[in-house]
Amino acid sequence: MEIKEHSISGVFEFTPRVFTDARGVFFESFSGRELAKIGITDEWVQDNQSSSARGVLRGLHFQKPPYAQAKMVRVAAGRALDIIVDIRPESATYGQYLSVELDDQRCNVLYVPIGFAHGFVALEDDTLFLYKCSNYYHPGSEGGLHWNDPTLNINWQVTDPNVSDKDQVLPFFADFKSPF
Ligand SMILES: Cc1cn([C@H]2C[C@H](O)[C@@H](COP(=O)(O)OP(=O)(O)O[C@H]3O[C@@H](C)C(=O)[C@@H](O)[C@H]3O)O2)c(=O)[nH]c1=O
Repeated sequence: MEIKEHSISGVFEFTPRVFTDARGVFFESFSGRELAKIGITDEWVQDNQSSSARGVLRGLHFQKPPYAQAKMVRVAAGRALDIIVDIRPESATYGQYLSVELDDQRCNVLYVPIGFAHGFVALEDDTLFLYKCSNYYHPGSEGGLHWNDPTLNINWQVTDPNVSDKDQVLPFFADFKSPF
């Protein structure tokens, strides 16, 4: 498993060794041992799965403390552009975003620590997005940022994405007070 630390502190990308043989493909999609080697010891309590058509954009979401979630995100089928925004007020990269393409060929996994808003856009039809969360869903603690925020200025690489009504009314960064 290859482990890469990204330019925003605490963010890691894992690329597993993918074994292909006459039957198909095998890889380890999660290894607590590999995470522990770099000091990641979150307890993963919930797995989520969504399927999206090309151009569907979900985000930017987070849960507020004490229900905040770290996430391990990956794509099991298709391709997605994953976006995370650093909303840790004490961070040197507060307000900056990182984009990472996730796909079903490299099978790469992004570790998103607590203190980030998270979203993605599906780059192919039937993109199957899987993620582990370190805390349970708590609807009353949901927070978010507008995907098309002028300050964040995110390059989503897709024109006219398909965004839910709920996500279209998320707040803008200029009016945002981080709960972290
Ligand atoms: C997130 C979530 C939603 N739901 C329900 C609520 C709602 O009726 C339905 C769809 O929810 P949403 O529209 O919020 O789904 P979605 O927009 O896919 O939300 C997800 O977006 C990505 C970017 C994330 O990072 C996730 O943490 C999560 O916020 O599923 C759960 O039951 N459990 C959950 O953990």
